Amino acid sequence: MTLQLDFNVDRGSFGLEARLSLPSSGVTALFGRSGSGKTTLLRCIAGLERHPGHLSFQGEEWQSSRHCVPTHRRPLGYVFQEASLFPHLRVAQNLAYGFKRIPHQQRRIEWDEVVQLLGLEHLLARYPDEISGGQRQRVSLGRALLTSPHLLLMDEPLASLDATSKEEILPFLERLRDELELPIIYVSHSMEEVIRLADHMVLLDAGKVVAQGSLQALLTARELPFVRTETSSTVLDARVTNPEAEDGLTELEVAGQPLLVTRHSAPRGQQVRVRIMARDVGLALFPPEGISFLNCLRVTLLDSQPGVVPSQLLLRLALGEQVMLSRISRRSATHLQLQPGQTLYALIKGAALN
Ligand SMILES: Nc1ncnc2c1ncn2[C@@H]1O[C@H](COP(=O)(O)OP(=O)(O)OP(=O)(O)O)[C@@H](O)[C@H]1O
Repeated sequence: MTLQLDFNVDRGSFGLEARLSLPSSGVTALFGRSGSGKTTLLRCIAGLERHPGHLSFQGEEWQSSRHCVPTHRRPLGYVFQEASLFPHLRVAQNLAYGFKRIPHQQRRIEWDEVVQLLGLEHLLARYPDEISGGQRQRVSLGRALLTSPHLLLMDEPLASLDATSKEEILPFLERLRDELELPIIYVSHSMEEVIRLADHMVLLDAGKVVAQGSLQALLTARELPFVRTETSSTVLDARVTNPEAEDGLTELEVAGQPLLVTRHSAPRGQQVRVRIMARDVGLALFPPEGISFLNCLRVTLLDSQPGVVPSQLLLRLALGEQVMLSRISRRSATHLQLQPGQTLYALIKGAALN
């Protein structure tokens, strides 16, 4: 565990109690509704707010009852909701702002790497008011990365962008996650973003940590609200076995079984994540023939619980070590006489997966 924290914030009407050990790699999402304390926790980690507590990062103490390392001495990058670029400086000069202050021997990320990773080549000579909101946010991210942080904190970096700009920037964030060995703490109240980006999740509610763990574990946990939403889904870890399968498909492997999805750009052998919506998963007692579903995965029924509406059930299915969800009608479950422990065949449309 890389980041150990224990904070107690008392603002009278709002209190935050957080004791966490966060992992040393990947993206950890701080998720929760508005006012649950996500930004407060992030600011405590950055040292932008001082509250009683303890914080250490990779064995180095950043805050204790005796001392507090000031923000500018913590090796972290911070990306805010709104890009805060210097309006009178060109993009290249904005990027150079932090970069120049980091001595050569301490640089972990090089200029060209950041410019290429974030697709900034053609923007370098422009001023901030000559580029779009999404592009400005990419420059902010580039500027944070060029300070060679050991930890990147992002506070709803897409919140001020429209849907098109969000879609434009998300692939860059995915590349950042996949290509840099940099732990990221990502604040969001958008489940779509969390599902695209996060490996781990901390769920906050009214200043309390309700749950924490891998994204898949939290999305499929019986006791958490995620399984009972219209868009309940899971994210499976898969590996590309044939990037260019016939008919414009890509073949993946999940728990030793093939899974066909819409054509993916990832190369053979790469680990990828596949989101499967509970409502897209049907069930059969035997592998069926003569149907249009491309995917038929052998699974074991773990348990069932009431769905979002009385006519439906939400089932949890084991696929090797992973768990996926299926939402079916109560009538189908009765008809199939489903029992925990039973082997079933999960039917998923290839067209539903990308
Ligand atoms: N500087 C401040 N002084 C007093 N109260 C504050 C301050 N900043 C935030 N709060 C309050 O603390 C609580 C937690 O705020 P915080 O911004 O951490 O929540 P959040 O989960 O990040 O919300 P959002 O998703 O809306 O950004 C809220 O009730 C908020 O009104």
